[in-house]
Amino acid sequence: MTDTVVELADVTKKLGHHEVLRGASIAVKRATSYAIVGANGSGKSVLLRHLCGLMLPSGGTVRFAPEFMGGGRRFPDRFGVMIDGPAYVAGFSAMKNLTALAAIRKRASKADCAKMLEQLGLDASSRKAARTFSLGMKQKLGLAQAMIEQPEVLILDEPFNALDAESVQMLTALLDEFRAGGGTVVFTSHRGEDIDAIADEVHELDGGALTKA
Ligand SMILES: Nc1ncnc2c1ncn2[C@@H]1O[C@H](COP(=O)(O)OP(=O)(O)OP(=O)(O)O)[C@@H](O)[C@H]1O
Repeated sequence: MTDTVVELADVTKKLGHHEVLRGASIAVKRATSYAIVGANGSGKSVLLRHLCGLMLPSGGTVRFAPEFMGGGRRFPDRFGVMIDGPAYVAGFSAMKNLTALAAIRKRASKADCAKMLEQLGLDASSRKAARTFSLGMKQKLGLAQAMIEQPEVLILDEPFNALDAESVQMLTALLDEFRAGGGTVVFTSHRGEDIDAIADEVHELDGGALTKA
């Protein structure tokens, strides 16, 4: 698995009576960006959950490169994840949300948190509660949470959602820089221009299986 970060082989996933994934295979390589496309409800978020260990397959295999596992881990280390929109503490400010998260593993300082927020266009000194944020601001907070610990792999569900044109450019540049530095990105999008801007490979999910476009 030398340059492979995570590999799904013939994965099936049954949720209720519905077989959402049916023979899905993909080898995600280092320093590469992947767009996962497909119709609403085709299973993109479910696929992303398998790619970061948040869901286990009903059949087939999911293998992570050994350096991300070990130490009795159930989830791979060094993955930054945002799936199904941002999740945050509604009563906390952006800074308090990010510092509370960073305090768990102590991989990022307060200064890192402030820098990350400013980089994404959020005011680190604002005391405004996240519940009052616009959709775009909430999205930026979710992205900051995914990126704050300097992960090696980013798993992002619709990262460009709710972002204005300037913010789309900012995120595109950020993700390009991340990949140029050896990072791996797997993201979903319904917007052709975002896919063209950052995807090295496009994989389409249809009928529960992936086809490289
Ligand atoms: N926890 C769950 N339990 C039961 N069914 C689920 C669960 N999670 C997802 N599903 C079902 O799996 C299917 C795929 O959902 P998923 O959210 O992965 O689609 P998607 O491709 O990301 O859609 P969209 O483009 O609308 O975001 C849907 O039919 C959904 O109802």
